[in-house]
Amino acid sequence: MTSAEETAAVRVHDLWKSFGQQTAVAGIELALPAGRFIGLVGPNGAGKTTTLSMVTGLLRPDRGTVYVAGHDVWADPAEVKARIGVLPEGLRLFERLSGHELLAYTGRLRGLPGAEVDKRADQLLDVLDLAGARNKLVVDYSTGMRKKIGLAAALLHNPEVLFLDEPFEGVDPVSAQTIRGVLERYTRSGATVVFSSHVMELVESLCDWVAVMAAGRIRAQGPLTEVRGDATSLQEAFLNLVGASGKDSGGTLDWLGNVQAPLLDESPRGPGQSPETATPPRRNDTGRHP
Ligand SMILES: Nc1ncnc2c1ncn2[C@@H]1O[C@H](COP(=O)(O)OP(=O)(O)OP(=O)(O)O)[C@@H](O)[C@H]1O
Repeated sequence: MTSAEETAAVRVHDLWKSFGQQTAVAGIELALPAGRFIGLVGPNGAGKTTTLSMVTGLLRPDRGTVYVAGHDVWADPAEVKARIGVLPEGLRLFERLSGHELLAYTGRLRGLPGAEVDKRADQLLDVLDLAGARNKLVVDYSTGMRKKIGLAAALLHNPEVLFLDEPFEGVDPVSAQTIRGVLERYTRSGATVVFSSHVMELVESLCDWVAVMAAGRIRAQGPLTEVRGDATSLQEAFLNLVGASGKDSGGTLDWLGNVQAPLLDESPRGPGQSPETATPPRRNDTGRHP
């Protein structure tokens, strides 16, 4: 292990993953510093989830190495998993447990003493505004409540590095603020948060370090101010980096909007011919009814 691998919370070298013909991650290099609030941003299909899955030991890379907290994820998975917390995309929870039971179970799996698990679970439920739902079954939780209990489970063992895939998706502004407060407090203590998001304003307001990903490659990484450069916002810098200036759909969607009359099918219909099986309507050039 080199000294660089010791200081970085996450170090990725030449990481590749393909699904059939589709290359999802194309030989990326990442060095994410410890103690930072790090945002992994990129458009749909950029490869963020695939990257986070490989970095957290959930998906085996085709090639490359990943070190987290100084340990090789794929050579030494138990060491790494003891040091990280993960809130993955499409999180599956034990639905028939209550929120408190889920945390108690997770804590015991992590090897924490029962009394400590109870103390931490109660505090997390309280801070995340879930105390009133502590005995409710997880199956009856809302989307935002599921994110919060997933976050509590990921934090329970006080991991060195926390990975969150779209943690604010489906979360209302009040809950988002709560989650934010918990994460800020956590990073202030020296821990590292790595989270993926499409929401640039959020990344800009939360993160001090960002990695921009597009088409399976890292386009930029570094302190937020460096990546933003001369752009007025991270959003603008991001659009410049990924080369997406917004497509002009004016020519192809000329039927959209400016509704005057409904487009009706006036072709003759034989007896018993239902609307579903009728001949498709003929359109004039504008797609509107003449
Ligand atoms: N299990 C899979 N099987 C086949 N293709 C996959 C699979 N997982 C991801 N991909 C493909 O890999 C590419 C990267 O997907 P990924 O989910 O990592 O992107 P993402 O940046 O997380 O996107 P989003 O922000 O939309 O969630 C996409 O083209 C996707 O279709």
